[in-house]
Amino acid sequence: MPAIDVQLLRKDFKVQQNRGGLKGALQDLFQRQYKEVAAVKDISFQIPKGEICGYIGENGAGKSTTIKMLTGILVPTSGEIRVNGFVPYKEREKFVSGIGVVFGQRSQLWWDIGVIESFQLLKKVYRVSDQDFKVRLDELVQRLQLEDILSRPVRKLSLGQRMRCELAASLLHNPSILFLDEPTIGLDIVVKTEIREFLISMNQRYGTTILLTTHDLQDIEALCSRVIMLDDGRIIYDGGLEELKAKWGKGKEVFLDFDNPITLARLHELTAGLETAWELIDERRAKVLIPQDRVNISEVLSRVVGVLSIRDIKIVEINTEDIVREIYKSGSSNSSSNTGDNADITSEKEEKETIGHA
Ligand SMILES: Nc1ncnc2c1ncn2[C@@H]1O[C@H](COP(=O)(O)OP(=O)(O)OP(=O)(O)O)[C@@H](O)[C@H]1O
Repeated sequence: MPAIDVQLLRKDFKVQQNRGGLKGALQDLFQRQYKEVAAVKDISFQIPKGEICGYIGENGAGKSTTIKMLTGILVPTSGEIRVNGFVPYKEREKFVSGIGVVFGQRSQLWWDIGVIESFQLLKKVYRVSDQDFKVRLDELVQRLQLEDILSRPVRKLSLGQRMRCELAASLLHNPSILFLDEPTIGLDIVVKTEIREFLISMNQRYGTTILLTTHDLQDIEALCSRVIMLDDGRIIYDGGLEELKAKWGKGKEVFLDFDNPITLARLHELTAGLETAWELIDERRAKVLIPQDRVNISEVLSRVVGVLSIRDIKIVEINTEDIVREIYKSGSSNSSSNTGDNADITSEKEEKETIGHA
C-alpha cells in the first residue's frame, strides 16, 4: 500500500463575482453571482512509503489546495485520496495520529505560552503516552537543538527557532508521513541547511515519508529523489530530479579565458561541425553553450584547448532553476498564472555555478 494514493483528485472553488459600478454593487447585494475556479484538476499520483517527494509549481498552481485535501482540511470536489490507507476528511482521529503537518506560514504552536507547554498540549491532543513522549521529546530536543528555547514563549522566538519547534511539534506523535508546506521560507541559509539535514536524518532513521512544497529549489536538490510539478492545477512532470534535468536541461556552459585576444570566427572554425553556441564576453573571454545530449563536452574542449593558450576554464551546469523555468515556460504557455517574470531567478544563477577546471 502506498503512503499516499491520489486518484483523479479535483477541487473547484466557488468564487463570488463582483459586478462593476453602483448598479452592479446593488445587484450583487440582492443576487450574488458566483463562478467556479478549478484549483486542482483531476490529478493522480502515488507516493511509496519512505519517499521524500517535492511538490512544486508556480504561485497559484494548486499546491496548497492539494496539501489541504491530503491533510483533511479541505474536502475534494471529486476523486479519491488514501493517506496511510485512510480517507483524510473521514476517520479524523485515526488519520491525524499518523501524519504531521508544518505550514511554514502558519503556526501550530500557542503564541503566548512556553514551547514545552505547547508540546504538552499536543501530547494530549495526540494521546501520546508519557513514556513515548519523553523518548521522542529528548530526541527532538537534541537533534533540533531546542534545549535553550523550550521554556520561551513562541512569540519571543526567531523565525528559525520557531520553525525548529514547529518541526518538533509535528513529529511528537511519531507520524509516518510528514507534510511540509514551505518549511524553509524566510530562513537564513544556516537554518535551512540544519532543517534539511534534520529531515534527511528523520527519513533515514524512521523511513518517514515526506511530501514537501517549496519555492526553494535548493530544498528539492538537497532532499527529494522525486519531483511532482504542478501547473495550473495539472501535473506536468512526475519523476526523478536527475531525469528532470536530463529531459529538460539544455547542457553545460563553458567559460574560457584566453591568454591572447580571440575572435568568434576563430572559435567557430575550431569547433566546425559541432553544435555549439559561442559568445564573446570581451576580447580575451568567451562562453560556449554545449547541448549535453548532442555534443560531447570534451570534444569541444580538446579542439580549443589543444590549439589556443588558455588561462582558465569554468564549466557551469545549467542548474535546476533554469530547467524549471524552462518547464514553466513550456508547460504553462496556456496558463493565465504564468507571469514570465523570472528576473530574480536569473540573477541567482551565476552564484550557484559549479566550477570545474579542465
Ligand atoms: N479558499 C479558496 N477560495 C477560492 N479560491 C481559492 C481558494 N484557495 C485557493 N484558491 C485558488 O485556487 C488556485 C490554487 O491555489 P493554491 O493556494 O492551491 O496554489 P499554490 O500552488 O499553493 O500557490 P502558492 O505557491 O502561492 O501558495 C488559485 O487560483 C487560488 O486563487
